[in-house]
Amino acid sequence: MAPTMAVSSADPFDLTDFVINKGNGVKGLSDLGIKSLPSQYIQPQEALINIIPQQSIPVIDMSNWETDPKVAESVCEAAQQFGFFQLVNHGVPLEVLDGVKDATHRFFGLPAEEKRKYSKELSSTNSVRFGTSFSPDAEKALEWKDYLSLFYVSEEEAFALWPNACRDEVLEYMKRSQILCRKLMSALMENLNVKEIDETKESLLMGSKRINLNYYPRCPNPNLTVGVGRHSDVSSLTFLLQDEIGGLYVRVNEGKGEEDGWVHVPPIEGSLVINVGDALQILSNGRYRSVEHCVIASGSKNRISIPIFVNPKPSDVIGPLPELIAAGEKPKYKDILYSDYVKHFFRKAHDGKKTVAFAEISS
Ligand SMILES: CC(C)(COP(=O)(O)OP(=O)(O)OC[C@H]1O[C@@H](n2cnc3c(N)ncnc32)[C@H](O)[C@@H]1OP(=O)(O)O)[C@@H](O)C(=O)NCCC(=O)NCCSC(=O)/C=C/c1ccc(O)cc1
Ligand SMILES: O=C(O)CCC(=O)C(=O)O
Ligand SMILES: [Fe+2]
Repeated sequence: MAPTMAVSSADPFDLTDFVINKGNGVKGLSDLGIKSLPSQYIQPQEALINIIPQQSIPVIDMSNWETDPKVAESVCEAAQQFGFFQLVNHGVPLEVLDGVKDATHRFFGLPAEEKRKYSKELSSTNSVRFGTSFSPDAEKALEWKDYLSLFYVSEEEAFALWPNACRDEVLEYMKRSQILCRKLMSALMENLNVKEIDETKESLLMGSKRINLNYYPRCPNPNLTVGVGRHSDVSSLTFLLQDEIGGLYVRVNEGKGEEDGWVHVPPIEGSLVINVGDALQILSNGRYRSVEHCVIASGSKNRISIPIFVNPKPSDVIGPLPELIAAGEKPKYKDILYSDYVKHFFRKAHDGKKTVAFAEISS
């Protein structure tokens, strides 16, 4: 059978079996050289986006973080206005970023049978999961993405369970981004008049971490599908490393009276994209905004991205911080168990910002 014929409607090729069960992923489909998008990936019209070319999200240079308070102010401003910004001169060395990107290519370059060992069905642990799309059982149309998701429990566990092909570089990247994470969280809290990150707040803001290695192979018709559908992250903050291909779009101007649409986040070598997630929106009682974003795959190149999701601990109860309520703010969100929130997110297809309704106090 010629590879280009593999997914024509006339033949018995079982796409779900090939992509999901056999662990070939969309990378396997793309590697077959298919010339048109299989119908399972065709997204409904409303999933496709209106792109605004002139606007962008802020780019913040952190060189003078220690000496110039305006840098921290720009971070807080961006987290309030856009929920998204890019950082340059953030202190995480370029070699570390390049190392984790190389490691990501190495992992996805493994044979399907190797990667499949980390699938939901075969993985010996819930902390390591290789998969494709987002939530294939719940989705009407699949997403053009494969991923490896690693929940960080401890260095020992990572040594024992994470794939050799990427483990060391991923751990190094997580370790080296920690100082940056602390700096940003302290500034964001100070701006809310939360003076100290004590043990409880440390847990709520950064008590657990998950890192995803995302692979978006070249797509035969990128305009009919999505790499990742529109969603907001459930994290407190996300630190996203993207390669030079591009394709991440962020929603701007929602409800602001200006043209509602999506702007591209252009790759900048050595930069990190930071975004506010739902947990920080809830903790800050809506002052910091988790904003919808999505990914369009490339028609000519394979793209990777590597988000670190910095989260509350699964066992934490999240709700508006007591300092904000004590200062007279009316709570917009109820207290909820973070793991319930995350489960709710993973059980449905991507659906924009609807996850947050799970925590809203209805007025
Ligand atoms: C509550 C969790 C998520 C589930 O634990 P569990 O109850 O032991 O159950 P499972 O591990 O079997 O997973 C429950 C469901 O979530 C799904 N899931 C479990 N991790 C995953 C997984 N990384 N990927 C995609 N399905 C998953 C999983 O497939 C399963 O679906 P289902 O069997 O249909 O109910 C637990 O892992 C937990 O508390 N984790 C710590 C907190 C945590 O990971 N927070 C997530 C921050 S991650 C984040 O912001 C992600 C954003 C994101 C944005 C866009 C994306 O495309 C992908 C990710
Ligand atoms: O690939 C990207 O640029 C973004 C991915 C993303 O939004 C996610 O994994 O949550
Ligand atoms: Fe995201």
